[in-house]
Amino acid sequence: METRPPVPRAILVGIQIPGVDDVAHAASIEELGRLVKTLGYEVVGTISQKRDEIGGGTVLGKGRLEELAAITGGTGVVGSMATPRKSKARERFEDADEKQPNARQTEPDPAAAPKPEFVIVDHDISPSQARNLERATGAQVLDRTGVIVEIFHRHAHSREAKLQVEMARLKYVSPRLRESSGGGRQQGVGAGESDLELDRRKIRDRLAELKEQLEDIQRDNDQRRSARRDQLRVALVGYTNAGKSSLMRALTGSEVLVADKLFATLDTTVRSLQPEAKPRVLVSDTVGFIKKLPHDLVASFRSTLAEALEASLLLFVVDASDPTYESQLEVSRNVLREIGADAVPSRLLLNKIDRVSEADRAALRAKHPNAILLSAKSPEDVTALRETIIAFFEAAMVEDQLVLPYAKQGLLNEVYENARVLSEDYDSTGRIMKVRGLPGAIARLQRALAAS
Ligand SMILES: Nc1nc2c(ncn2[C@@H]2O[C@H](COP(=O)(O)OP(=O)(O)OP(=O)(O)O)[C@@H](O)[C@H]2O)c(=O)[nH]1
Ligand SMILES: [Mg+2]
Repeated sequence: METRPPVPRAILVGIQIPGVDDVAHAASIEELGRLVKTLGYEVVGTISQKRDEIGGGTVLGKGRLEELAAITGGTGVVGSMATPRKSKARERFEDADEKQPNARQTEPDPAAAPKPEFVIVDHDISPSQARNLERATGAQVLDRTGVIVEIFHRHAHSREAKLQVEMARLKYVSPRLRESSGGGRQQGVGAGESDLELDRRKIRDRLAELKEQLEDIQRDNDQRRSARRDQLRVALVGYTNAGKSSLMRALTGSEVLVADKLFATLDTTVRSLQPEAKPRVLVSDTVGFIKKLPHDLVASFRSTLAEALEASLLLFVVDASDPTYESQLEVSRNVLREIGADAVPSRLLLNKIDRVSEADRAALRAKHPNAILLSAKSPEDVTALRETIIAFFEAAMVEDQLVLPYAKQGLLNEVYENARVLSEDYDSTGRIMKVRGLPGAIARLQRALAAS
């Protein structure tokens, strides 16, 4: 008995517009292929075409569309009034109760030759372009945003990430609901709501509910963050698959997930640097960036990354062995700018250097003189990085004296957590401590000691 559902096959479609060179175009398609594989689909081919814009009713020109339809078994023309097969992906998106995101049942199709059931477009396309493509190809059509939203949906673990992703998903689905139900106004539906209006109202209500729940969580998070405000914090940020979680593991000895797939990490994790520094340094691992990131997901990054935004130092991780690392760097910079993190001091980490030839390393050094070249897999490199982090904080620290009255010994722990105690003395007023720490942390301790 066959119990495993067959792996869905997908064909990729990419348009190369003026200004995008061959290398960038090929890299974008390759990345889409990896995204699609992360969803569990098999990529069986690519149709790519040079065009002036990603426009037109069907994205592709007539000839290429026919070529695509020949592969998928469609008619190649949009004109047919036959209702397209409803997209499984779309059904999943519409399935608001979130039952089984991973279950993937492909229709039993016994007689069929293995034709790709999915057409996946490497750009954001309008709902009507998707519908036209579905009509012409007979396949289910997803665009880049749809793929990314779906991956986020499957990988979200924390309650906050789940709520954010559900929001992004509903916003993605809502306009497509309208179009897929025949487009525009529902004529002749007398009094009362049509199914479509009902669905859209449900979505609106659900969005309002999600927004409220998220605000609650974010208020809690803000409180927790403000309690950590003056701690020594670094955040690993950068393009997806650059090696952030690998560095997190190496720096903190934690067991965060490392995987050779895109968007392995969706939640921010915070752990302390190991062996522990004094005062303790907290390291955050964060969600990765990707090009053409859907806008609603950028918004959700903003809150997931709020943690990182409060770091004193961003470790900006790049996969230096990737031929398109420059554009990955640019995408990451843009997202950071968009979420307001560009003001935080940062160090560029050119990671996976073990995969880079000596000649290319020299070129990287010349191009990025301030960057740190390293491999997350090299213990020496990780030790050196740890020292760089500690040196960064040391440079910002100041020395001061705290007087801890005998009546306030309860604050001792707080002193030890937020500063390094250099020496201790006692006199009639209390415990006198020479300490070293960040100016903000010391000022806060002084205030706590002065308060009655
Ligand atoms: N050769 C080599 N591989 C590395 C290095 N750093 C990470 N990798 C590999 O790159 C892949 C991605 O690593 P992760 O640490 O999961 O990357 P990430 O930046 O956390 O990725 P996302 O969470 O998906 O954004 C894994 O297969 C790692 O083993 C390195 O320095 N050298
Ligand atoms: Mg990760």
